[in-house]
Amino acid sequence: MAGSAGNGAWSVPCGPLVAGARARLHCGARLGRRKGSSLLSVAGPGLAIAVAAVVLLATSCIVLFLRMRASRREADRLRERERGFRMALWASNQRFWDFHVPTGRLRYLVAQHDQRGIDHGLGSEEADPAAVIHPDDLPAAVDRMRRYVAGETAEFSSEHRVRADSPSGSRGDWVWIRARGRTVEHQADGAVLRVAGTSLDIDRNREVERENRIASEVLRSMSEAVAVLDERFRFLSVNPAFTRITGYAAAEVIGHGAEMLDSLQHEPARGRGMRTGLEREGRWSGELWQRHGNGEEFLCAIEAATVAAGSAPHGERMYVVMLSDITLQKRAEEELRYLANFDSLTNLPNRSLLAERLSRAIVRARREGSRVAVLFLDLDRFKDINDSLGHATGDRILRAVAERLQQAVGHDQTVARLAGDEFTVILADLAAPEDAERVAREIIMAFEAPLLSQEGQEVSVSPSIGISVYPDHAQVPTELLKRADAAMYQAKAAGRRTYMRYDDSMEATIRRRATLAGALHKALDRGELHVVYQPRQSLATSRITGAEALLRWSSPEHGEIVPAEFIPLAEENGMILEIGEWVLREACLALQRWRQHGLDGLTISVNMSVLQLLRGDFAGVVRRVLDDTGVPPQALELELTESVLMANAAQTAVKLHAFRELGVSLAIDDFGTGYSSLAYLKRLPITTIKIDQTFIADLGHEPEGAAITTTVVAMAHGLGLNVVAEGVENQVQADFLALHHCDEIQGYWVSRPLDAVACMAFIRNRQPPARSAASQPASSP
Ligand SMILES: Nc1nc2c(ncn2[C@@H]2O[C@@H]3COP(=O)(O)O[C@H]4[C@@H](O)[C@H](n5cnc6c(=O)[nH]c(N)nc65)O[C@@H]4COP(=O)(O)O[C@H]3[C@H]2O)c(=O)[nH]1
Repeated sequence: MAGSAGNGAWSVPCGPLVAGARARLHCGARLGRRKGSSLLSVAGPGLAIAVAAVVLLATSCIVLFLRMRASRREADRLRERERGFRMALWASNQRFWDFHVPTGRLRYLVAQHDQRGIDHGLGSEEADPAAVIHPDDLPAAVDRMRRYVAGETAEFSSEHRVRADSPSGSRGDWVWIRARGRTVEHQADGAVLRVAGTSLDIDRNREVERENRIASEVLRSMSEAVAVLDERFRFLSVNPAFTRITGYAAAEVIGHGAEMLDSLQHEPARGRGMRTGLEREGRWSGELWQRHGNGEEFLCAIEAATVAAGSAPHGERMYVVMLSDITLQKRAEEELRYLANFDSLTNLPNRSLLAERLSRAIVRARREGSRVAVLFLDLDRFKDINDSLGHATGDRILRAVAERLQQAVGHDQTVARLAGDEFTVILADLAAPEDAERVAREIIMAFEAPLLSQEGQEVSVSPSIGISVYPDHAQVPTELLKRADAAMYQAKAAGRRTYMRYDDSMEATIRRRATLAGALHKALDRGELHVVYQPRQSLATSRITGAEALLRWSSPEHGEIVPAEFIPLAEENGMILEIGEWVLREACLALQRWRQHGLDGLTISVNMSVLQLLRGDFAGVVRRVLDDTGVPPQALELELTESVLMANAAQTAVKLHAFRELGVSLAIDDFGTGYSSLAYLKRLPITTIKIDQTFIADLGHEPEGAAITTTVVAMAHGLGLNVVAEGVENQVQADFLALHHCDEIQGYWVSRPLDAVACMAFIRNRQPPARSAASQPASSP
């Protein structure tokens, strides 16, 4: 065991050397004596004695001289050897030690210097291993020596800490050494007497080794792939993450060129860009697609740097490349970008991307002096479709609408979905505003063919379109959108399935809508609402069969407001539920009063909004109102617009059956404007069909109106349904309807809507009928 701390003398290696020199000197002396005895044998006794004495003296002097010279030379040689030995020890940074097994003493061989620094050769110093070896390392070191002495190991070898040369030295109190040794002397019984060897200060090495170990541990545990490349971009080494990320084991890549990972997605020049960057700048970073061992491509963020030539083992240039797989991260980023910019239902741009594209189109139009049109589309009655068919079908329809819209305007124009059933089209680089109207017409035509929903059900939707144009109507995207929206509302008010170009008067309309929506909230409490009744007449008997309850709003601030204006507002804000119940109760109370005045056999019809049908328990409300007012259920008819009832027969039928079970009749209002077929109606518990007044208005002018009317009457009768014609305004229409066996008529020709008292008077006046209906004009206009 050894250390660098001790000072002391060492005798083991010099002994044999000194002994050898002495042996040679003795041998020289013996030779001299043999030469002297041959001279004495040839001289006389006196002379001979004198000569002999002289010779002896001379010989002695020579011998002495020779001895001294030999001894001096031997000493020089020894000094030289010792110096060489010391030099060798110094050069190898090793210390020599000698361990005496029986005593457990340790001796060090060290260079000796006096106070003036003069070198006095090698010396030895004895030490107690327990005093020089670090207490933590001592047991292991002792054990290693024990195992060596016992013959369990071929060599003694140990790494441990020993006291440093200088306790106050900057390297601290302890230094790491690596000691190696072998047996140099055995005892008589063959047991090991002495073990000697060298110790090497590895404190610095150990630090470097530790750093290397940490560095390689860091490399091993890194989640990024790290590869070291040689000057020709061939792999020298890779870490485990490299294998994980690229799918290549170290053995598969080492010695191969880095281009084996090059993706087919990039031009070769892109890969070369990294190399050029590295060669020129010493570092490169960027993103590259790489090819995985399994052939799949993955996106990598790459950081590469040149290792300074001095740091490389043989002075050649090397590169360290760090790759992280960012495919998922990129995908997530793209998804986020997609979510931020696109509508996930239709895959169309959303409001934010629309605003961005519109801004860009405006900037370009300003530069080029062209126009940009914004088409704001809203699907007619889509809310009803959605509510009646269910949201899943509604979503499918919206997807189909998106596709058809994009097809109609072409893929080079932006079609966006803003919300619900609101779509927007940007028509960039327009030469004239009329071009926008042409596109709007094409869109409306494109929706003439029904959309096919997934269940194979045909559903028709139509858009109402508002148009605004830059720079004619507004300069900025938000204003353009607002104005196109205003124009769209006007298109709806104008009867739907049409388009309108913005004009300044529309602003006033929008403001009025907002004002009315606010006022409507208070209208019921303030008693501004009232119900009027429009009588219905049988064509066969001319009797008044009943009346339809129609809501009116007389606002002190806004005057008379027609239902077409405020009912949609009430539906939008949900007030229709409260208002509808109030109308129902008013109508039933009116009918009950008429009945109390002897007018029997009458039916009162009340309009029911889709919200009332689908939300809450309207059947329960109806039952309560009937109970409260005493009106028999068969005297009540609920009218639903055709769009409410369309398509999803099963869902709607369940709801409607609840009313039929109460004994209440159900009528389809505005029949012919919607999407249903008569055959489909078979599935619904309907009792009456009301032909829309637009077809009645056509009677006498348009053959289409007559054809539709007669067909509807015939088919409805085939289904056992009662048919009422709405909006009958003249005798021609009444005659036509009578001729074609329509059951009842309603319209100005019979009577305008009247208040409850006037209506009762009207009915009483008309009962019992005196003449045939076809020749009886309306008594009140
Ligand atoms: N040109 C013309 N029009 C005629 C003629 N005869 C009647 N009308 C009008 O036609 C509409 C018939 O009502 P509707 O189809 O149920 O259509 C109604 C109905 O859908 C809705 N509505 C009215 N009151 C209520 C209500 O209490 N609840 C709900 N949910 N909707 C209502 O408002 C719509 C419009 O109602 P009104 O403005 O009262 O308009 C009424 C009526 O005044 C005629 O000979 N010629």
